[in-house]
Amino acid sequence: MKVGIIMGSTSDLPVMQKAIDILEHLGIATEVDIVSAHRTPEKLFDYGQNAHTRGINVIIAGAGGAAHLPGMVASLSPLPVIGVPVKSRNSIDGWDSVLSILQMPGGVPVATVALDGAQNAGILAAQILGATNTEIQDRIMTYKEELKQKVIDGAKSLK
Ligand SMILES: Nc1c(C(=O)O)ncn1[C@@H]1O[C@H](COP(=O)(O)O)[C@@H](O)[C@H]1O
Repeated sequence: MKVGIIMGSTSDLPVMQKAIDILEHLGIATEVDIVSAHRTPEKLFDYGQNAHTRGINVIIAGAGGAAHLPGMVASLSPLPVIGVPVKSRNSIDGWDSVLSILQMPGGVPVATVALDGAQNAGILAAQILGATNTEIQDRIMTYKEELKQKVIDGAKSLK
């Protein structure tokens, strides 16, 4: 089982690294690449049409500004696509990225996470894989326990 992580530019990597890190923490293999609907359209078509034939089960696509990448990949691929709106340098407070990923036309869904929400995109991808894999599901339960423990420990430190 593998998660494909793509982004429109290397400048998105500091944000998208959070998806890579959490999936590594959960023991899930990733394949990371730079693909741009605008700048490398042929590569986008190849990626969208073939990712599922290479053992990829879920795609996480991050992009900023006029973020067409997640939607275009979703239009070409039978795999679930999770979109990460990236607040890139020239963005209009990130709203441009959010709306261009969120507001997909009917029939072509992209599961959109929060602005720069790459960590949640990684967790959601793991949960999709976990729906049919109890080993991955167990790791997600452990992760949730870790989250709970951090809150409990934080509250104890106030006393
Ligand atoms: N939104 C897209 C797409 C696309 O959607 O195909 N390709 C690049 N980009 C975005 O342009 C921003 C600026 O890119 P540069 O930093 O390379 O100028 C990045 O956030 C990238 O995701």
